[in-house]
Amino acid sequence: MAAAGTALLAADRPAYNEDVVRLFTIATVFWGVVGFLAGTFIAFQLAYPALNLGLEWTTFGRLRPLHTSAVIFAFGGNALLATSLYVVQRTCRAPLFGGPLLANFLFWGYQLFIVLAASGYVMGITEGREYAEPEWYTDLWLTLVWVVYLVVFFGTIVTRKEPHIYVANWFYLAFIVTIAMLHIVNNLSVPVSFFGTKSYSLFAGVQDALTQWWYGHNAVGFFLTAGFLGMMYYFVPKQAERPVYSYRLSIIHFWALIFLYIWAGPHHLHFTALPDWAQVLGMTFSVMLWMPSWGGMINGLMTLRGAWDKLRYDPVLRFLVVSVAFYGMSTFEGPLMSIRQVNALSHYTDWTVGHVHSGALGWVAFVSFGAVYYLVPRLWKASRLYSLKLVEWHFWIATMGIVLYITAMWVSGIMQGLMWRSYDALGFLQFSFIETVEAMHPFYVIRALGGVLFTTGSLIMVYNLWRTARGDVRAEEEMVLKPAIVAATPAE
Ligand code: HEM
Ligand code: HEM
Ligand SMILES: [Cu+2]
Repeated sequence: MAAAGTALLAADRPAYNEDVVRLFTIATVFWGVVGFLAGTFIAFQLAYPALNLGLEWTTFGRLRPLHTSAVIFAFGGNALLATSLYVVQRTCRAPLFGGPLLANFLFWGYQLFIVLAASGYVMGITEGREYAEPEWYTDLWLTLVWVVYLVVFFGTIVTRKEPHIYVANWFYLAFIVTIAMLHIVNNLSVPVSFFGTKSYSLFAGVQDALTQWWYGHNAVGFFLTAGFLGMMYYFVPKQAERPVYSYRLSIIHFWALIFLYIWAGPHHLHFTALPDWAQVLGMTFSVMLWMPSWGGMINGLMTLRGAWDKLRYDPVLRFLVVSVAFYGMSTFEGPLMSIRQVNALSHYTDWTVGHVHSGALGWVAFVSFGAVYYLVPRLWKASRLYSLKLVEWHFWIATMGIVLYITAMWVSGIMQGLMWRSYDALGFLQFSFIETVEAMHPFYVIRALGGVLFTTGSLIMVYNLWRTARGDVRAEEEMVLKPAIVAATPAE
């Protein structure tokens, strides 16, 4: 059946635009390495403050947003663009709407946005809104680029040859539309002058705080979650060669996720000037969010039923499956941390940073690595990846890096929280702030080493992908001869 189906499809396959997908894939890998290097560097800065180098451009305060934007928008964003544009063409059996012109504008426009944002941070140009630091002129440019993205993506869906809209496209579309809305509202601001870079937010006080965390939380929900779930729904079934476990579940958890996420932002503002009822609302929706999140995890993991044996010899599938497991873990931890009594301990501590990176490294980065390993041999028409052994090395080194990172942050975060709230017999605070900072030092060193491992893994990936694109194949009999691997080499 598979052979006949493939032959039929090949006969009337439209001229897909793979050039732009190739460009976005290269950008994903490039910015990934930049972002991981920046993360590792700022991790060392926290352990060894001398690394601030005494220069304003290299202080932690300027390099931190460089890291977060590089990994979220440059690495994650390019990964979402690459995969969404690949997936929408295949599942709609239609070439990209707007042709190569719009697609190329999208690519270069997005890279320009990244460069404008990053260069601004280093020079100290910032709105100071977390995950939305770029100033007004960069925001306007991104708005234009994003509208083009929506036109290209939605236009392709409208002109599809396939009657059904595959569920991955629903997730990608929710990501594109919601990010547009969040970006515009959160960045409403008044520039101080036409030719200056400075602007002031349209909101003030607690309204501004709520707007920022409505944005920040839903950037997690729609950028780092919905978009990557779209990725999961295409690449996990493809690599496992199994249909999605439950299509019905995918639709139900899609709508539940979309509806619930948007209300949960106030969990970032527990114990602040935000009214109590709003905090409790945020907490309640966060706890409910556990269910649709796990709906997605279960659907991803159960797609492997009957194919679990493939995990033994397919390291690419292992990246994808472990990413889904991390997704499950961080979406269990999140609702837990959103409970006010738990948040009273975790808020402002490294526990939050650990939570962030179990989602960011374990879920976002791993599912992207899986997708990139799937895409590169197909996009560069190689018979297979250069080396599965190297994928295996990447997998284990990166996994060790994540484990070091998040366990160090759990210990450090909970210790920090407990030290802040311990009183002596006379009712005085037992520790000064600087004592808590000193106590965190060993864990900062461990976290930085975790970063070194994670980055090393990504460099192994770069080498492997580069050799793959050149068409090289490493002799690895043991792994190549396994039937499932042969079947997983590109047929299209
Ligand atoms: C080599 C890997 C990485 C290392 C060593 C690293 C390190 C760091 C460090 C040291 C911070 C600052 C923490 C603080 O202020 O106390 C940070 C923040 C952050 N990183 Fe990473 N990072 C890495 C990868 C990533 C990736 C892949 C993502 C996202 C896809 C990511 C997303 C973030 C976010 C969102 C924050 C802000 C967290 C918060 O405000 O709570 N990081 N990272
Ligand atoms: C059901 C899902 C989730 C819930 C309910 C949730 C909840 C939370 C809570 C309560 C905090 C701490 C807020 C604070 O004390 O300041 C937090 C922080 C954070 N979470 Fe999650 N989380 C979820 C999933 C995820 C996932 C999957 C990711 C990443 C891919 C993620 C990324 C982040 C980031 C970046 C922050 C730090 C924001 C900041 O302070 O800069 N979360 N989350
Ligand atoms: Cu949140």
